[in-house]
Amino acid sequence: MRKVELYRFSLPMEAGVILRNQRLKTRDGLLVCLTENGKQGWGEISPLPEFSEETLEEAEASTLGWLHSWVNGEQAFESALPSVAFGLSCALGELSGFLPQKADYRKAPLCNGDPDELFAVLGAMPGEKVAKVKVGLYEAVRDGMIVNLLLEAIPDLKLRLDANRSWARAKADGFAKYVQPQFRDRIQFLEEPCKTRDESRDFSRETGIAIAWDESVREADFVVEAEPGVAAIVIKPTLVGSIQRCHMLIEQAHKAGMMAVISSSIESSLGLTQLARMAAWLTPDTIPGLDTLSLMQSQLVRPWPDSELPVLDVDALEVVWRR
Ligand SMILES: O=C(O)CCC(=O)c1ccccc1C(=O)O
Ligand SMILES: [Mg+2]
Repeated sequence: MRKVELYRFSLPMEAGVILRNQRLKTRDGLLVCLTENGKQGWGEISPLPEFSEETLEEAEASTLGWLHSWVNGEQAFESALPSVAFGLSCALGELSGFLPQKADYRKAPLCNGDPDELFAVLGAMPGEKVAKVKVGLYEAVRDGMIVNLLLEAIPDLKLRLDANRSWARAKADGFAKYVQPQFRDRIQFLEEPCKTRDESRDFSRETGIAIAWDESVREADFVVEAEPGVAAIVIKPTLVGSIQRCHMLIEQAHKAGMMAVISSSIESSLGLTQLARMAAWLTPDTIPGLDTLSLMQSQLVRPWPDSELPVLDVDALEVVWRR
């Protein structure tokens, strides 16, 4: 006997979380719970505004279609919508046990501009020290200075930088010029420095700074291949698709000698803990990019260890469909 429950959630965000062109006031999405043979599997489906191609309404319609088939015991197809494919694969992964319990709760702390905040966090970080700094939001000179400051102050620190395709080549070169040459190999990678892949490749070739693909991974013509200067691919499962699809990309990256970094699309604590489990399983040697819980004012159903945010219980959620 199969049972399904579909819930809708809306979690308040911290003030001032901006995604590309809009302020994100609440993080909205769906939780699905599948039951079979006394076992349960949960999944989160939360398309990210400005990043996902699908809307929440479209995701809900696709999810309902899938749930109808599944609960009637029919062969369940994989949704073409990445957020739906991801959430449903998590629920199935918990039901069948293919998504292991063991999680990697390490996260590369995110720095949005104030290096002082980062010092405290990094001081307390055990083991490998890796942080992620968003660049390209202010002047390239300032970005370069922050990178120098952090790498100089913390000798065992490595940095991941993310420019989100914001620089023209000249601006990117401006940034590189300010980073002291002896620090460049402690930049693990710089995500998508330039507007096009070719410009980013040229940037890496000329500056010796390693780069990573993030936005590119989601483009139709993307193939994982070893290239000089490309150190990593970033995988955001809510934007990429099912666990199986993510697994395939990660294997291709590892075969090509690249890192694969499982990263957040600002999922709730429920989705984030599942990403931490995927990371422990599929990328055990790489710290995942999951430092986004503190952008929210509340957790959802399952807590992240050591987070002090209140946890919203499933009973408080609106039921969309139950069978
Ligand atoms: O990758 C991380 O460490 C955190 C996640 C992150 O930066 C992010 C989260 C949501 C949307 C876009 C991005 C991004 O990589 O720019
Ligand atoms: Mg990025």
